[in-house]
Amino acid sequence: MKPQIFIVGGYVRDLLLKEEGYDVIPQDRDFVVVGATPQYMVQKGFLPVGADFPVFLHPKTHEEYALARTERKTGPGYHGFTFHASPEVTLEEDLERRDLTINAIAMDSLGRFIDPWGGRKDIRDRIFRHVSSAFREDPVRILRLARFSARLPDFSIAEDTWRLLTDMVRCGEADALVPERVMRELSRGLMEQKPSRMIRVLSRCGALERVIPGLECDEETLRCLDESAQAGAALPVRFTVLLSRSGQRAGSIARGLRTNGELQGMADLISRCLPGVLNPPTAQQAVHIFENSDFFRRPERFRNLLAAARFLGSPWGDRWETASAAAKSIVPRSVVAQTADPSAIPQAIRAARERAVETVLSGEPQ
Ligand SMILES: Nc1ccn([C@@H]2O[C@H](COP(=O)(O)OP(=O)(O)OP(=O)(O)O)[C@@H](O)[C@H]2O)c(=O)n1
Ligand SMILES: [Mg+2]
Repeated sequence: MKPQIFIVGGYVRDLLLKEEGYDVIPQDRDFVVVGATPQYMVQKGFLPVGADFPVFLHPKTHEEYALARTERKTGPGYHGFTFHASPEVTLEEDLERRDLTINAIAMDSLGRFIDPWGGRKDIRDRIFRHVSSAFREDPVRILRLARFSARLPDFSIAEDTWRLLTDMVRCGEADALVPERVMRELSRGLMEQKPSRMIRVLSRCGALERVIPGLECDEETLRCLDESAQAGAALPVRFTVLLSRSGQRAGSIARGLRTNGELQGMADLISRCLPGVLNPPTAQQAVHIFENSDFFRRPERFRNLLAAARFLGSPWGDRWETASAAAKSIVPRSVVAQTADPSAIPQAIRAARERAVETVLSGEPQ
């Protein structure tokens, strides 16, 4: 029989969500090919990619085409994967090994849906439900489900799926997650509409303390986090709000997650500078914080910190803004020109900045 091609996964899900009135734009298309061999794909000009799975890139569109496969886990965590791809694997079998029913709907070239696991009904009923016990085979799915919860806050998680999640965590599956994957899903979840939901889902199934050990996060923090999302804040700001209660531990939490330099920089500022920024500025302390956050060379970090402080409810944002503009108005070169002793230069620049901040702050209403 001639091989058949279907669109599966996120694209089909988002298409159906759009029909339900959700404000989503279907993005990347993932294709599954049934009844083909790797040789057939290569013959047709597809480029083989991925050492682990039989995945190919379309010669022109570069979209991903995967051969229908079933997966079996042979060991704990990540590495014990074997897959079985052959022309005999059916579409239904391929859909069965997928994570959620809403992600296990296929669409053929005529736009007809193949939905053996009731994904469309679950979209209508707004339910996240695992397809089969194969969900267990990939712990990343715990994070994905938490992320989808942040993206679709009016969906709820099926009882059976809760039980499965909790059991997976109890069996140590969440411990097998590598920091890079945690961070990838966490960053995506933080950028969704209601990031608090991601944290709540992880917390309720017991995964949170396994994947972000040391995180202190109360109701108030979660509320502020959602506010930052509503306002469209950037990732470093949302990340700072999330870690804001973790104080001294924020830096090591970020290191544990192997974050990029920008997020690590924010996490390091939490213990050093956030408490200061949550209070009204004084000239001396303000300049100290500007220096400490490298504000004069790279203003974004301080800006992000200040934005986070506002979402955390600080009423002092405008005063900090004024203070930072005043400190920035000092031109180091002109201070240098007026200072005879080179070793006195840093102190002279600092003093000039403090005077400038003092002046604007004393002119402002308290
Ligand atoms: N850990 C995973 C990753 C993916 N999939 C399946 O592979 C599809 C495509 O995966 P991917 O593109 O990573 O995610 P999407 O669901 O498409 O969602 P998004 O692209 O929005 O992340 C998913 O829909 C799902 O059917 C899965 O079952 N388990
Ligand atoms: Mg996708």
